[in-house]
Amino acid sequence: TATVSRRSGNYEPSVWDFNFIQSLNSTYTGECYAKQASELKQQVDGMLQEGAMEQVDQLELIDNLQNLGIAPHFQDKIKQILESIYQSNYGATHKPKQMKDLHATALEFRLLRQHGFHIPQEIFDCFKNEKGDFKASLGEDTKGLLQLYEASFLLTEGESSLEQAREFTTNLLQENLNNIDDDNLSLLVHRALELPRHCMLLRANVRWFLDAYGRRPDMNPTLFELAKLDFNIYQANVQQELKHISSWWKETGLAEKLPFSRDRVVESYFWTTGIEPLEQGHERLLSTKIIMLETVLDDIFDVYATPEELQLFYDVIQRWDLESIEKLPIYMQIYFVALNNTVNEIAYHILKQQGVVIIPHLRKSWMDLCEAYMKEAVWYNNGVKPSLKEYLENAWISVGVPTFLYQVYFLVTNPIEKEATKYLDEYHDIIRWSSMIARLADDVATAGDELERGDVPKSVQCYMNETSASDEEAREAMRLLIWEAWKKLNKYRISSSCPFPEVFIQNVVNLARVGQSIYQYGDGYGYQHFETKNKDRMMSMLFDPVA
Ligand SMILES: CC1(C)[C@@H]2CC[C@@]1(C)[C@@H](OP(=O)([O-])OP(=O)([O-])[O-])C2
Ligand SMILES: [Mg+2]
Ligand SMILES: [Mg+2]
Ligand SMILES: [Mg+2]
Repeated sequence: TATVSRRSGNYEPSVWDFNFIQSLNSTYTGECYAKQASELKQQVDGMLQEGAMEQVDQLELIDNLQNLGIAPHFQDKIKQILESIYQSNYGATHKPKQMKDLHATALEFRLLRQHGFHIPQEIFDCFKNEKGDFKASLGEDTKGLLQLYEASFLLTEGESSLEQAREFTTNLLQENLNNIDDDNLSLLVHRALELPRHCMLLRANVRWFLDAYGRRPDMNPTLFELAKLDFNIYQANVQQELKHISSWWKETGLAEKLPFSRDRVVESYFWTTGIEPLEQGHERLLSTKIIMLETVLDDIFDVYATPEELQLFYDVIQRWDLESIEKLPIYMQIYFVALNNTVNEIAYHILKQQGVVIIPHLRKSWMDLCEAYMKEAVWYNNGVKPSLKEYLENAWISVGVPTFLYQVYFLVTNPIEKEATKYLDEYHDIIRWSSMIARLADDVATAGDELERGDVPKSVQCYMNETSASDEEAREAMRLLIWEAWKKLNKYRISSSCPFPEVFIQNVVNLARVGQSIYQYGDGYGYQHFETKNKDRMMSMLFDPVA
């Protein structure tokens, strides 16, 4: 047969191979550390009890617990405290309190909204002058400006005052960036301007916050000890999970049989580090398998398969026809059986746990993904340049996040609510906007390499084709679209009209944060060798214990 010309993604073998992962070990799996941690938790629990604390001190403590990654241990207390603050400041019997301190007001606004309380943007009006602009004098209060900046990213559509706050604080913080005398504050401002707290994946930043917290003069030693210990115990657990995933991956033989695809165990696992609750390790393993199978499928469609092979493959998958796979090339046969195995494994896990059969749902989520992948492949093979609108309508699905979140719903929701599956099947807006954020972040980071090797025009290129924008201007335009998508996503955080349980909503919002985090420093997924910042963060998050 004539040799078929195939593209290549030039993906290098992983820097963290099977032997490296299997060799990981941490002393923090020991019982003594768990015991030490529970003693420290008791003490921190006591700190949350004290009614004597000023509201702002309670909020600061909650903010620190969250940033240090240990808030999940105190979930109920935190909810109680926020509930009582909400009631006393916004409830039916609230006493109108003219709180003048910007830092405290913005911190309260952000934490309450983040936990689903709808706090009106008007609480910031007292910081504006008669013309309705934020007072210039706020420029001296960098600490307050930073909090207002962070709070402004919880805005929803139409909240122009928060939009105004975001522009006001971004400009002032950028201007003052190099003359903030407090080193810790300066570090926090630099970090926040890179990616606001609301949009970053907490787990990927705990290590950074730990180091920053340890340098603070007002650092609480008990909190710091617990946070460091908890981080190391979390890391020890992560390493066990990585070993399981790495063994499964080796056993599938997909990296060996389909060597053109990305072999990225650690990065795929990173996509699932936003999955909560933390204890659901088995669900995180199953979720990582979904990401790894999506990656191989993406490379089959984007890089390796010929149009003829794709047509055969697409037909088999749309019918999920295991009887007719012989007509596929062997690499597709191997992939499809591996995919079917994982679909059945996930379905079996839910059947055992809840007595519900979800195989048709899971298959549908993969069929939808192949539909979106096929559309891009047809565009590419026919030299079609879609409009930005046409491209994005398909690309929020082809980024693989709806297929992923669809299955995460079943993995984290118990009991599964029957009527919710209807909203899942339609990919409810909350899934759409989270996926859109991941897609836009992915394109800004990966489109350059993809276009070089040959791929469908991505959002950046579609925008350039439609306007006279430069590459950089197009990327900036995509970043603005990300903020627009966040406004839509934020709305569901504080509205009761969302038909999903809180635990799933939290996972959906976290996935958008994963998307922004993994692509924060370029393509943190495909090209490990060049994106050292990403690699360093993975190492400090997953492999290097904190002293
Ligand atoms: C898990 C994923 C989000 C999905 C499969 C691998 C990804 C990291 C991403 O990879 P990419 O090749 O950039 O996707 P696309 O641009 O071809 O859609 C798409
Ligand atoms: Mg791709
Ligand atoms: Mg693709
Ligand atoms: Mg991409």
